[in-house]
Amino acid sequence: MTPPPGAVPPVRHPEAPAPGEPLGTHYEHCFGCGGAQPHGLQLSARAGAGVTITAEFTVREAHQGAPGLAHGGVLATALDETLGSLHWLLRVIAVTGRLQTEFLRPVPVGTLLYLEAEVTAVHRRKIYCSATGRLGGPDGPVAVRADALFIEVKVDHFIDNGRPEEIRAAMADPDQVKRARAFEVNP
Ligand SMILES: CCCCCCCC(=O)SCCNC(=O)CCNC(=O)[C@H](O)C(C)(C)COP(=O)(O)OP(=O)(O)OC[C@H]1O[C@@H](n2cnc3c(N)ncnc32)[C@H](O)[C@@H]1OP(=O)(O)O
Repeated sequence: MTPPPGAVPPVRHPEAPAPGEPLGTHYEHCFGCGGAQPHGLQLSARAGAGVTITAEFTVREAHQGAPGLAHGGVLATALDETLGSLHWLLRVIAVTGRLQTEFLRPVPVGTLLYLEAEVTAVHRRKIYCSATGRLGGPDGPVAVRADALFIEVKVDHFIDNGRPEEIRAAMADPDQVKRARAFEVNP
């Protein structure tokens, strides 16, 4: 998870969404951010300054692991989704190669988890990034954090590996923007 010698700082793409701009869902069936997933996280992310993102997700009953508490895997999903959204700012397609999570405090149902993520370094196709999730808002205590390594891929990664039904449906979407977003950022 430590960037190797020769890694460089990330460069924000000149056409990246402006700081404060909501990113919207990249794919409506995404478990992390899609509106068509009733039990999904429905996480909403916004572009930040530089190569940073903020996001919010409210823990619901469907997300429990222990009574009244969020499942750790759901919290890891929230971190993964927020980290994945960073690639909108680099304008590259990338998938999670490694995700190392730390769970510091339990997260009760009903909690708003406020997430912040940043790309720290880039080395060839490898993108190093980290994220934190705070209870209640930007000033709340840190409950979860993650370091991650994303690997840049071509769009063929999804087209070649995704189940044909969903690939066909996404490609047939009459909304050109939705069609592009389904593939240009990882589902
Ligand atoms: C807005 C969007 C939000 C979305 C959030 C959700 C994001 C996700 O969850 S994506 C889904 C989960 N991830 C996946 O399914 C990925 C599955 N893995 C794969 O497809 C492949 O292993 C893949 C593409 C990551 C790498 O394969 P490949 O393209 O052959 O890479 P390869 O040539 O071996 O490696 C490239 C470099 O990355 C490194 N690397 C690759 N995988 C890893 C890994 N897991 N850990 C560490 N390093 C790795 C290699 O060492 C190599 O480094 P170097 O350039 O220094 O030699």
